[in-house]
Amino acid sequence: MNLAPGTALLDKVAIITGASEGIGEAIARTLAIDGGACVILASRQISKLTDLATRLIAAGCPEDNVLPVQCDVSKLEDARALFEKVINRYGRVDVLVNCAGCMYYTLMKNGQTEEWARQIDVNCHGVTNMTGVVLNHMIEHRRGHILNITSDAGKRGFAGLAVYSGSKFFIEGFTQALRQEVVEYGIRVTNVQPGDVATKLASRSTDAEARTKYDGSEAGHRILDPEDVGRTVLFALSQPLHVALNEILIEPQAAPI
Ligand SMILES: NC(=O)C1=CN([C@@H]2O[C@H](COP(=O)(O)OP(=O)(O)OC[C@H]3O[C@@H](n4cnc5c(N)ncnc54)[C@H](OP(=O)(O)O)[C@@H]3O)[C@@H](O)[C@H]2O)C=CC1
Ligand SMILES: CC(=O)[C@H](N)C(=O)O
Repeated sequence: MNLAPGTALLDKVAIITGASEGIGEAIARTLAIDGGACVILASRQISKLTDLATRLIAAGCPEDNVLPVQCDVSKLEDARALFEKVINRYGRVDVLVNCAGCMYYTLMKNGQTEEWARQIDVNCHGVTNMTGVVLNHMIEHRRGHILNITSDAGKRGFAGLAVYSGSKFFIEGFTQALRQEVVEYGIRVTNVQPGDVATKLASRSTDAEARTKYDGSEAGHRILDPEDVGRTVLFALSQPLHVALNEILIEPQAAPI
């Protein structure tokens, strides 16, 4: 591809959930700075989103191209309110990146039911809520790209991550079906499936037994940086309209599944 830096997504309006840190923050930065997109930064912690917006503007992103919005993706009313804000400000949505997610290492025998439920709420309901609120708009305009950050745990179940793996398998099945439903409207649906990425995701686990036994992300090999996923997302979103990158498995070279 022969695109000048900063123009691949010029004039595109992209919602990025989970943008307050980690992979979502890197995606937002890449789409805004390297892609030239208008980015809507969505997550629960509005102070982190406004801080990121300030940093993006300092890095050269036009002020009008960034909008931080507080949104808990597991709540349908929040997803609806986010969509309304974006339509009021920009009049359209071209791209939805579903990145918000949570993961807890836990052994099923330890019965951490609250963490099971939270993973399903955010990883599954979050994706259906957000997809649901943008879909009819994309259908009406016969354009759009929905990109989900799933995981290599959506391709094989990982011990210590039974509910998390199940939640990512859910997104994979959901996506395969959705893609068939929207093909006639010119809408593309991509799943980016990362292996271990250097973020705080795993550190939120409270089941020490499970993490000690199964978290291999600190095994000594080099894992991915969030920016590696950011570049991959920009690549997928920058393809010509007749090209669909439906799945991208991106893993540390040292740790294939
Ligand atoms: N790190 C890794 O190794 C891998 C991560 N992934 C996936 O990437 C995605 C991002 O993970 P990562 O960046 O590592 O994790 P982080 O914990 O660093 O970031 C998680 C992000 O999700 C947001 N979030 C959590 N719950 C909600 C919610 N209810 N509503 C809206 N936003 C929410 C958080 O923002 P806030 O707290 O402000 O709401 C934060 O921005 C997840 O879907 C994860 O499954 C996939 C493969 C590998
Ligand atoms: C299976 C994994 O641990 C992966 N790094 C993820 O966080 O999804």
